[in-house]
Amino acid sequence: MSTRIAFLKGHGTENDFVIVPDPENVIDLSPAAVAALCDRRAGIGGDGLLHVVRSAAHPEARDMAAEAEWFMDYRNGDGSVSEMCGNGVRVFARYLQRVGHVAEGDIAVATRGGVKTVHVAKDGDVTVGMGKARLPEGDVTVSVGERSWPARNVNMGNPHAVAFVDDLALAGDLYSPPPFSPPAAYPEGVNVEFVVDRGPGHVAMRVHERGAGETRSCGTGACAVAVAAARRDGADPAVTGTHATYTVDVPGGTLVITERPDGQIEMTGPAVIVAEGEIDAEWLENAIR
Ligand SMILES: N[C@@H](CCC[C@H](N)C(=O)O)C(=O)O
Repeated sequence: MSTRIAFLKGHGTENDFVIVPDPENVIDLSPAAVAALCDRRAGIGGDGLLHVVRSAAHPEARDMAAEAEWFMDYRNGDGSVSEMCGNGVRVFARYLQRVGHVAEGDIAVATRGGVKTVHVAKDGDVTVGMGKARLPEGDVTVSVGERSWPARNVNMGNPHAVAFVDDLALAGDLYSPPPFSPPAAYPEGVNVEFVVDRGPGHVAMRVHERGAGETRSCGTGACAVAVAAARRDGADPAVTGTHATYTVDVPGGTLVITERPDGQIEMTGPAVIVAEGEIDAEWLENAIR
């Protein structure tokens, strides 16, 4: 009988992830293996993969081990690496709490974007402290077909271009990454959010995620949208001295984002584990040949 690799499947506002627990970092998760696992027809299926590793066992996280026992080694569905995943880190914390690796309450999770604190209870929504946004200077444009829009460059650990549009349908089918300019704005590629207003402090978005395509949600994207909307609305907390809260509707649900006057951002939303099982290691080996 061939070796089995444990996995779980989870999602946050329908941004879905294959979860691979590997505390001692012994599983060879090459980009091809990640892409095979995330394949929705021939594999398990997911927008991305959460590789669950002890920080002390991962070269990229050893420095954070004193602060955070667990490292979210995040991979996009195409196998590429990303610095951060806002929905992923909430699902990651849900997993740790569910299997008893951590108690309910505030959990520190190491990510490539630094240590994040996630508040997780037995049931209900999960809140993550996302840290501060960076707003690189310079004009950015994104396009779909013949149409272009100015976009706000917002970095949430990973890169985002946020474009306010009149209608979310204008983003088209989003089968391919929306072109952007200037190329130097995003040397590593970008996640692109298209946003419409729904009311005061309330917006809706669609997203094309780098390394995954159009997804039903993006947590870092929703934070980038809230930050861009607050600047556009004259509600920058650093200027007003008060919190700015935005409800962000995504195709897969709703996220609530609050930015404080000190720039710290919190995101709240659901995080659900839906299944667990075993991967046939022989299938995986064949799939990546
Ligand atoms: N879905 C994520 C973001 C995942 C990474 C992104 N595709 C990138 O390449 O930066 C989220 O919830 O933040």
